[in-house]
Amino acid sequence: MNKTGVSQTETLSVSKPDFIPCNTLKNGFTTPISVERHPLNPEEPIEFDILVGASSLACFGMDIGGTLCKVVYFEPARPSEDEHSEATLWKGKKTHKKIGASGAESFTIQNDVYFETMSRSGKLLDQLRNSDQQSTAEGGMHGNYSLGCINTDCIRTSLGVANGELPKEGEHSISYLESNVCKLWLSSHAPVDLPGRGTLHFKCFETSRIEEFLRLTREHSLVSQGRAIGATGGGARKFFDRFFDIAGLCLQHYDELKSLVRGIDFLVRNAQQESFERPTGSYKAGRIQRPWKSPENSSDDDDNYSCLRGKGRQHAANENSMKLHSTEDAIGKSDDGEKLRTTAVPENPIPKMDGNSVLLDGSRNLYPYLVVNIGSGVSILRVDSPDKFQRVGGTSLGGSTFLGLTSALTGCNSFEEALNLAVRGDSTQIDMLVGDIYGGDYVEMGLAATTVASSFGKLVEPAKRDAAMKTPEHLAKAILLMITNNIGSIVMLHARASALSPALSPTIFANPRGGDGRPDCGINSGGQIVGETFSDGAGLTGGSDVCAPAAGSAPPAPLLGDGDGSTGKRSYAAASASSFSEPLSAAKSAPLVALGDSVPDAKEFFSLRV
Ligand SMILES: Nc1ncnc2c1ncn2[C@@H]1O[C@H](COP(=O)(O)OP(=O)(O)O)[C@@H](O)[C@H]1O
Ligand SMILES: CC(C)(COP(=O)(O)O)[C@@H](O)C(=O)NCCC(=O)O
Repeated sequence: MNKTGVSQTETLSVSKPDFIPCNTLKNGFTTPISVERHPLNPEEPIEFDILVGASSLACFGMDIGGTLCKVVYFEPARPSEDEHSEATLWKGKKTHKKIGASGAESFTIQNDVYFETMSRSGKLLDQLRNSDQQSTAEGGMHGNYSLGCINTDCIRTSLGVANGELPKEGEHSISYLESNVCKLWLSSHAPVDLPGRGTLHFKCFETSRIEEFLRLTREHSLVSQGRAIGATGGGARKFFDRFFDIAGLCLQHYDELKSLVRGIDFLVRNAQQESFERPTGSYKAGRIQRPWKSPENSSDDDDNYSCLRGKGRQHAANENSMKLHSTEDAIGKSDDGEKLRTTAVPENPIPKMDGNSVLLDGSRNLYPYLVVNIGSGVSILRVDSPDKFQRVGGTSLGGSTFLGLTSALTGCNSFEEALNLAVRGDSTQIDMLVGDIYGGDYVEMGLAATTVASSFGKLVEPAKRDAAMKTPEHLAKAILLMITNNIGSIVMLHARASALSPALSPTIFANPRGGDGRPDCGINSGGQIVGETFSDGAGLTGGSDVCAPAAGSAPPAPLLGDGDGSTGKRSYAAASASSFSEPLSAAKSAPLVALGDSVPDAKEFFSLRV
């Protein structure tokens, strides 16, 4: 028997569904949060309508990657007392209603999608304990699926803030929840409040703890059993059986790279303020942020944009930002005490700029472009249209290479620690530079003395190796530089192969929002875009995503980022076949060295998911 008094065998006495490797459920049912294609229009605000029709329980999606498991859930606004008595139905017609001892209501919807609405008046854990799980099993299975829902009250309670009445002490394991669920989350974005709609939450934990997550999920009924949860990433396939065996949950698998491309497309079309561009010229010139604009929609405020070039653009950008009503989002506190971001619909998508940001003209054609998704490993995709892309390459030297190598060499215990080490490091103590070999620039080949000739090359000397082992910060910095250089080089080659561009400026672009911990917009989890990842974030998609325009798209592609690629600050990198005209050799080394030379940038570069 579990803590709810329902026998586990009883609740799991349903047949395990088959893995469904497609975007449509067996019965043709699709999750309600879906993205309509909209014409590219920079004036169009974020399409909040995607959330219309969400159930009265939170919608729940996951990206189960090789390293991090990103979780996004949407908690609809609480219904008023009136609404509360009439359970919110999402789709279909109520054909059966059952009210359990707890007041939890269960419905079977005409289209056979089982639905359940929990009372939200408090006494949450009582409800969980008494909820009619047998009914859940009956309604939720037998070949039917419903959108995965998570009881966010429970999560919130577990986070230490009860909404409504606290459960009676000792009755249920609030302390257990606090000490376990809380600890599970590795990090978290501030929730995003969509006024009148609800709140989006972004969490993540280490994929290696997936079984722990599943046990907690089951023990505390965080997600109703028998539900299908939209999930992407390799883990959605690998752990398909474990989800069912441990937690009684069905995963509806969505391809991660398809989801990623879809998410980027969503951002570009619906959240221009989430598209960024790296300026040509020195990486030290500061971050450049410009909402991407399609050519057909660029005329109206081109002047507006062009006046933002050169001196005074910052002023103009700030002036523009004054026109927004709450575009610089109101930051408040959510019930669970986390910083809450209220996302208002801007009158004008131009965001307020921070000190280093400038706004560029954005009359560009987006396609084709490259996406470089830096997760555990790195995938490079060529995107030709919203519906057409191919994986053109990748590299095994990715985000987890940085983390794994740094941990092994320095003994650090977390990603944050690794980055903090790198911030303080000097990679020239570790790397062999062109200058170490040539005594200066290798002018004929366009190689500057400061270009890394051989990563970790100095450690061939035993004395230097011994010294290096005592300076973990130098090691961390050299690892970061090596990996980002490598990614940049490979990206440039792919961009060149795809773009046939004579000159290329791979530009690593990270965390355009400046690490303020605000979440990304356009989270794409379980193939369903629910708002702001994965990074990471929903995006929850990959850690850092790199975009570069491919063939024939002369101008830089937008950088699509959330600050998190789902962590407090998901970061994105961009390699753009822009208007650079440097010799290839220079183009090759400059931006790569630049990334590593600018530790904050490098840090942001790898600041991924929640
Ligand atoms: N808090 C964190 N813990 C671990 N890795 C993190 C964290 N924040 C960012 N990262 C970086 O993100 C990478 C994982 O990126 P992600 O896109 O989630 O990959 P995957 O989907 O394969 O798990 C890690 O290898 C690491 O470099
Ligand atoms: C296998 C993956 C698609 C998984 O994605 P991830 O979880 O790393 O985001 C990715 O790690 C990858 O593309 N690795 C590089 C494989 C290669 O050498 O091309």
